[in-house]
Formats: sequence, C-alpha cells, structure tokens
Amino acid sequence: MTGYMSGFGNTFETEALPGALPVGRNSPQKCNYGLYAEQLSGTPFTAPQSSNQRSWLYRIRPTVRHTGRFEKIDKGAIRTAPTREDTELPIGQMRWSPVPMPQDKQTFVTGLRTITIAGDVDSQNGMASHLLFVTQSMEREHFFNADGEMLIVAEHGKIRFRTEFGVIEIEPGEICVIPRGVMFRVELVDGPVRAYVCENYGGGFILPDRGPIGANCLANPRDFLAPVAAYEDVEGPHTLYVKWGGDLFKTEVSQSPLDVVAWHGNYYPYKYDLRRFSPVGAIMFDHPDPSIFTVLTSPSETPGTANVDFVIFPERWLVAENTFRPPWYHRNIMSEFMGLIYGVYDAKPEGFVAGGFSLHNQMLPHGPDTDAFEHASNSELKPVRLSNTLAFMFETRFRQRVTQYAAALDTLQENYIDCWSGLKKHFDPNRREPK
Ligand SMILES: O=C(O)Cc1cc(O)ccc1O
Ligand SMILES: [Fe+2]
Repeated sequence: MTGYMSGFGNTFETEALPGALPVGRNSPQKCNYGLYAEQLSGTPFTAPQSSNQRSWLYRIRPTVRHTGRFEKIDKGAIRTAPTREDTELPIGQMRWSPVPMPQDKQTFVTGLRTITIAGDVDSQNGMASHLLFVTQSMEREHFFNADGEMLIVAEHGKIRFRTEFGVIEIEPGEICVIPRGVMFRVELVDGPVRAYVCENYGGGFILPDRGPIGANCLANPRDFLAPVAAYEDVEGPHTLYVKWGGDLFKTEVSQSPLDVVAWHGNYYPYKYDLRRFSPVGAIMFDHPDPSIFTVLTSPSETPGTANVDFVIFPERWLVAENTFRPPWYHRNIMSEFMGLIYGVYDAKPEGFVAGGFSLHNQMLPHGPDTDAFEHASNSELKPVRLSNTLAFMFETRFRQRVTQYAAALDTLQENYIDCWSGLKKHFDPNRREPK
C-alpha cells in the first residue's frame, strides 16, 4: 500500500492491519498478530518535549534479528568528515559540470559519491554533500545510515524509497528526508536516477522560524508528507548495509527488514514538493538575504548559526525598483554548496547547468558573472517572472573539504573564475547616478 499523511513533525499513527497498534500503551505484554514492539529514538530520551523525537514500530521481528555479524566492506566513493584527503587542490571558487550517468550497475549504496565533507561526524556536527547515481534497484538489499539524516534532492528520474515506515516516491522538484537509522531500499521507477544528497550529521532538519513573516508561507507544514505503514513478510537471504562512523559494513540475514505492520510517533521519513514553497521577498527595493528561501534547517547550539540549511531558489517574480536584482557580490562565513535541479540560475546564466554544482567555501568571494552583472545593471526594471528555474544550496557553518573524487572529476571547470574576469573597472569620481 502507498499513501501519505500530511504535516511536518506531527505525531502520526498508521497500521497496515487493523488493530496492529496497541491502544493506550506502547509495549503490552503481547502485541496483536504476534508483533514485536520496538522504539526508535531520534533524540535522547531526555530531549525537551518540543524537540523530542521517537517512534514505536510494531514489527514481525525485532531489528536485532535483521542484523547478524557485521563485516567491514569497501566504502567506494563515500567519505565522511573529518577525513582529510590530500587533493593538492588550492582553495578557490569551484564549479563542476554534470557528471554523466554511469553505464554500469549502481545501487543507492554503490552509487553514492561524496563531493564535500564538513565538521566531524563523531561529535554530530557538520554535513556531507554527495552525488547519487542509481542505475539498478536494490533487490534483497537494504541500508541504514547511523552517521546522519539524508536529504535526497531528485534531479533526474523518479526514485522509490521502500522504508520501514512505508513507501515514498519522489521526482525532480521533490525531496525525501530519511532520518538517521531508518532502514530502506531504493528502487528505480522509470529509468536511471541522478540526485544530490545532503548527509546531515547534526540535529534533524526542522522548519525555520518565520519571525515577522508570521504563520504562513515559505514551506508550509501541511505540504510535508509521511508514508502510511506498509510491510513485507518476505523470507530468504537479504543483505543489510550500514554506514557507521564513516565506514561501510554489511550483515547477512534471512528475511526482509521492512516488516513493520504499524507505527506511531514523530520520527519518520518524509517527502516535500519544492514547488509548493511559497516565496516571500522584496516587493519594493533591494535584494534580501537568501535565508528567506530556507526550506529546512539543522540548527547548531549557536542561535542563528545553522549546522546546515537547505535553501532553494524557486520560480518567483522580480519586481524591486532601482535594485541590482541578482544576488549581490558576497563573502560569507558560511560555506555554500549549490546545485541546479532545472532551468537557469539568475546569477549564472552560463556554465551552471542542471546536474552541475558549485562550491563557494567559507570567505571566498563570489557573485554574479560578467553577463549577469551587465544585464542586471542595464536592463529595464519591469516586473520579470523567473520561470522554469529551481536551484538549491546546502549552506553550513563549517568549511566544506573537497574529496579526492570531486577534485579528480574531469567535469571540474578549470576556468570557472574567468566568469568574473570581464567585470571592468567602472570607477569615475565624477559619475553620479540619477536619484
Ligand atoms: O548564488 C549564491 O551565492 C547564493 C546566494 C543567493 C542570494 O540571493 C544571495 C546571496 C547568496 O549567497
Ligand atoms: Fe553566496
């Protein structure tokens, strides 16, 4: 069964068989249908009520039966902070063209390629950005990530996540968030998949406060969708892969671990359609900070200083008067990994293409390229609709270290910085603009 329940951070209850959820208690002496009760804690037991996350799962076997002895295996191109790979790559603004879809068979586990790593997984700070290529569905294989929550940004092809909690499908324009520890497998729906992944080592993503914007707009809670319970009762050899402490392990078991008949709680995977985001922006003049486009944030202990923010640049109207409308020139204490899901990004009309990505690391200057500057400085400021465009940013307080894999990609644009070389000196002590 597939289906979704609407709301962000809600406590849900869902059962695939009637009466599978115990009434008024979590752990009765015997559960209906002979199920085992199991708790999955996403925050410490003692986290404040407002941020406490846990779910109760009623399953055919407890998860200890879905794990045997673990064996450490090759982690492929997956990297985890604070690993330091000597890339010989000097600091600098970086941009990559899209990496073509591999021709060989790649699953969600083998198809993850880490581009940047930031912070320190052991202290639950920081993040990684990955590319994901899937050319083959996982069969009798599952995965969970103990190192972080995974936010998957579909860029090419539809993706199906069969999770302990139920089934989630996304297409380009949508995201899926899988919390730390949740078991799942990934299937193709109608062809190969390319996606971006933010692995968040810190506290789980929440909706940002809206401040004076009030109770509505930006990402509205009702547009987040959690799956209804769906279970498999499948015997036979299965492999479970686990990412733990930057390493990859596997364990062999004799049944599918997706055997949850019912669950309740507030720790679960969910999806969101980025096209439902209701942007709020400048309706008179000036270019506001891009934080107005924050979809989800993983806060750190320092107020206003995100472990990582997930920000989008969606379709919208530009109407500001007497304003340089694209992003301003910028140096940032936060580091910015950007990707493009479709269309054209207004600061980079050339060279930043769907499936590509850029990295403007801590304090490294960036901003509109020469064409964007000339156009924005001289075009008539009538209302302009930015249509068919969707870019995003993973913005973290930590430096993002580039992996060897990313440094060696032949899609790394050697001449990226030349996009600014045409910015001429316009200074003239006698030149004043009309008011
Ligand atoms: O393109 C970027 O670098 C992202 C970005 C967008 C924006 O509107 C303002 C600042 C900023 O860093
Ligand atoms: Fe920026």
